[in-house]
Amino acid sequence: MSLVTVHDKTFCTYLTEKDIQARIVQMAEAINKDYQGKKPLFIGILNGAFMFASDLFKHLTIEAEITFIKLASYKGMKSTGNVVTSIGLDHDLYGRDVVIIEDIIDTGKTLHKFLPQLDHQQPASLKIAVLLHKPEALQHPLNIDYVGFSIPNKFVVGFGLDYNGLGRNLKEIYQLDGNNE
Ligand SMILES: O=P(O)(O)OC[C@H]1O[C@H](OP(=O)(O)OP(=O)(O)O)[C@H](O)[C@@H]1O
Ligand SMILES: Nc1nc2[nH]cnc2c(=O)[nH]1
Repeated sequence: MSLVTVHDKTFCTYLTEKDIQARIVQMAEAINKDYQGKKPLFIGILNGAFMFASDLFKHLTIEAEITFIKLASYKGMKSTGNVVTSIGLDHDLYGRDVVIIEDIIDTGKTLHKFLPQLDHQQPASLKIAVLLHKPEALQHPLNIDYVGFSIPNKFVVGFGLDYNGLGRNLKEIYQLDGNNE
């Protein structure tokens, strides 16, 4: 197990690069199977999902499009509850098969606030693919179709996820060390 320091906090390895990549391949295989013969539109939620979206997309063998939107609500380790959209959607979703790509679902507030906006455009289907899910933290019921890892309710960094802007470039996922919460 290795430790990293990001700003004032110490984090320890939770998921290795190998674990993450192997799981992403399995998720892509499930999506390839479910969307055979369709041309889904993937919507990555920036910033955190950029790395997961990129790796997942590389393993898709179906015809697929991808776009990104930018939503944010976290300051430090806490959700502000205020989901701000700073880059909006540039595609018409009417009649499309849509798959949201998220790095993490924690309280569920971000998607709870955003999904009705997508539903309003009447996509043919709307599914969610998320790398990390914290079931104990969820405050809003969400149907999550593809989950990489269900994880404990501890703050994580790495593989796209930041602590106050830093740590996104780490190849592994690290969990807040119990001693400095
Ligand atoms: O389920 P929730 O409690 O709403 O948390 C999940 C959201 O938190 C993170 O975004 P953040 O607001 O940190 O922005 P970022 O992706 O730019 O880091 C993450 O990328 C999700 O979008
Ligand atoms: N970096 C990071 N961002 C989050 N957004 C929601 N939960 C988390 C988390 O555990 N880590």
